[in-house]
Amino acid sequence: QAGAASCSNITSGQTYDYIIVGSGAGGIPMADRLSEAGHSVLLIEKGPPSTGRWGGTMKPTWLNGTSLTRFDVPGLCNQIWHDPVGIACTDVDQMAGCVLGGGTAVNAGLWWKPHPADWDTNFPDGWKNQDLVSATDRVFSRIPGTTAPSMDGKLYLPQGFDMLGGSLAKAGWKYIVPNDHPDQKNRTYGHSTFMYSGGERGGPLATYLVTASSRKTFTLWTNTMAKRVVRVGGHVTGVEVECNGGGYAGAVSVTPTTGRVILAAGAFGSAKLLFRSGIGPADQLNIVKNTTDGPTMLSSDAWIDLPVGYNLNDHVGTDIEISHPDVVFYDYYGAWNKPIVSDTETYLSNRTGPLAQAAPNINPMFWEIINGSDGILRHLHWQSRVEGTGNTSMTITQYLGTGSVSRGRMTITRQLNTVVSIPPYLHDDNDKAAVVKGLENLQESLKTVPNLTWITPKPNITAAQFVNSIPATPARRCSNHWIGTARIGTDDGRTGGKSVVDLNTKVYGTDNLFVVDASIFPGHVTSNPSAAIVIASEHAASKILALPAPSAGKVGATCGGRDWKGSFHCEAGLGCRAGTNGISQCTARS
Ligand SMILES: Cc1cc2nc3c(=O)[nH]c(=O)nc-3n(C[C@H](O)[C@H](O)[C@H](O)COP(=O)(O)OP(=O)(O)OC[C@H]3O[C@@H](n4cnc5c(N)ncnc54)[C@H](O)[C@@H]3O)c2cc1C
Repeated sequence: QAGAASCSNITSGQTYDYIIVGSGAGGIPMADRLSEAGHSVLLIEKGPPSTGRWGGTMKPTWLNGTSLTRFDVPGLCNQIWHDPVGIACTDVDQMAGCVLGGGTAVNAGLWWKPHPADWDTNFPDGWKNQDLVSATDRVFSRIPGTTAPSMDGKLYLPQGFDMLGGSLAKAGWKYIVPNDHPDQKNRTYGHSTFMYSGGERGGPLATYLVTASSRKTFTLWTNTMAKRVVRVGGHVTGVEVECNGGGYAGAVSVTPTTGRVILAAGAFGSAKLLFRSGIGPADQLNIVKNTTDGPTMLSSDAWIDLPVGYNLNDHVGTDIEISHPDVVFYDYYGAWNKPIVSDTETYLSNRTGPLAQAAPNINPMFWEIINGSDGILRHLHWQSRVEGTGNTSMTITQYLGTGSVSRGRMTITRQLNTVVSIPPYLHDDNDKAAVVKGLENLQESLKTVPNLTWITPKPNITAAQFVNSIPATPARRCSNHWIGTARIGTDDGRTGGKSVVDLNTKVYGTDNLFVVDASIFPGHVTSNPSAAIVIASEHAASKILALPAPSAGKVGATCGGRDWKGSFHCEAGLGCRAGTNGISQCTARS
């Protein structure tokens, strides 16, 4: 691969049919689909390269002399919590990956085919489960995922899985191969499924980005931060960028008339870009106005009032801890600088052993659906890992997903950082009741398991007391599965609705600005969301490619200016206003 170019040579004046901001779960598949369709595509990523294939360099000494980096090795995925400098986003008050690949470069690789209700419960028409079938098939044909990441097909250190899975089976829970039965999420359990391939990270970085990069029409800039989009009324002409570490700062333009910009900078990053581009609630735009952006920000008469940042959601996480003498801890944290040498050797020679598995030995997964007194079915995903207060501990996190109705809000500060100002956790009684009921059901299922000790909660407090005792704050309940800040729907947010983008993922009030990432999800999915985000990106790509290009005289079409010809007049009611590059566009007169 060519790797990534820097943004220092922007002045060439080249334009792109599509500029995509952000190379995560949403951005990479989109870049591939649009370039595959023959368009010129620029993908802008503010972070550095991550995996070795793309020129990444960050690694522990035992990887020196190999092409691998910390991002490639599944057993090093948790290093993000110890050593996030230069990797985690610094403008977000939550953990997020600001490197090539975004969350898909730093995450634990958990990879799930969505339950039908993940789409049917929250998404609008055109985005229901039946509409997503071909996108899902495309994603899983490229990234099938595996329950046995080690290349010898063995599961290493399976004691936690065996003890807990065996206990659930005795209590009547059913074993499934999860991605063979995505619709079976009620009292089922199975092995964790990861997007890993060949004993390495895999995922979008190893598939979609590889095919995109093989095309001459595709360009990737890393270490390049998008500041805001350049727009005239509802028409976007380009993106203002700044090279990290200095260098170029200015605009890069889309193809006049037909070019489009797609924001895929994540639930915080895309919302922030919208704010800085004068799109969002007035209270947030007024904050931006009072920052260093102020002097060059669009004037308030050009602001588009949309509920960006509302509808924030995350899986509410509730951690419990058990211990059992059969469980065996593996020191994945030590694998950075004090690894077990024989394990590094087997990993390096044939991608086998514990280091081919995600830290900290994440297994098993189990699921239950709780029927609320409000008639809503709420999905619980339980995620087990072998770590805790002792060497035989397992910590199990319960996520409340599909069906949850609590929402929060993200906002921006005067330092242009984004924050969770209203945490989205457990504002609703039935959301809380589902969390409590799920815990009670698990306690019941495990109550006769010999030698199993409950560490948290202790046996002398009720599930409800326990759930209430944990603050509903990101510090205690966060799952790093942030979504929802630019919701998709037919209810246009400019006129009192909740939605920021329409069914084609186009921002209301614009004719060529799109958002395609976790931000558009109206509500949560059952399990870890990255596969669902990739599927949504595939689906959005089909919708965007099917949109007609703006035709002569319509909003967005080139008009007047240098290229004035008869066919460059605007339709009645539209004005011809200056854009960048000396080319003007037809825009609404308002
Ligand atoms: C530590 C951690 C572990 C996780 N584990 C899992 C898991 O095991 N399985 C799973 O399914 N999900 C997991 N997730 C969640 C999952 O990774 C995210 O939900 C997903 O990556 C979000 O996709 P996205 O496209 O919305 O944003 P991201 O993947 O975050 O991508 C956004 C990209 O945009 C870039 N960007 C932001 N602002 C700008 C800007 N102004 N200019 C240029 N570039 C910009 C960022 O650097 C980033 O690369 C985890 C998340 C974290 C943080």
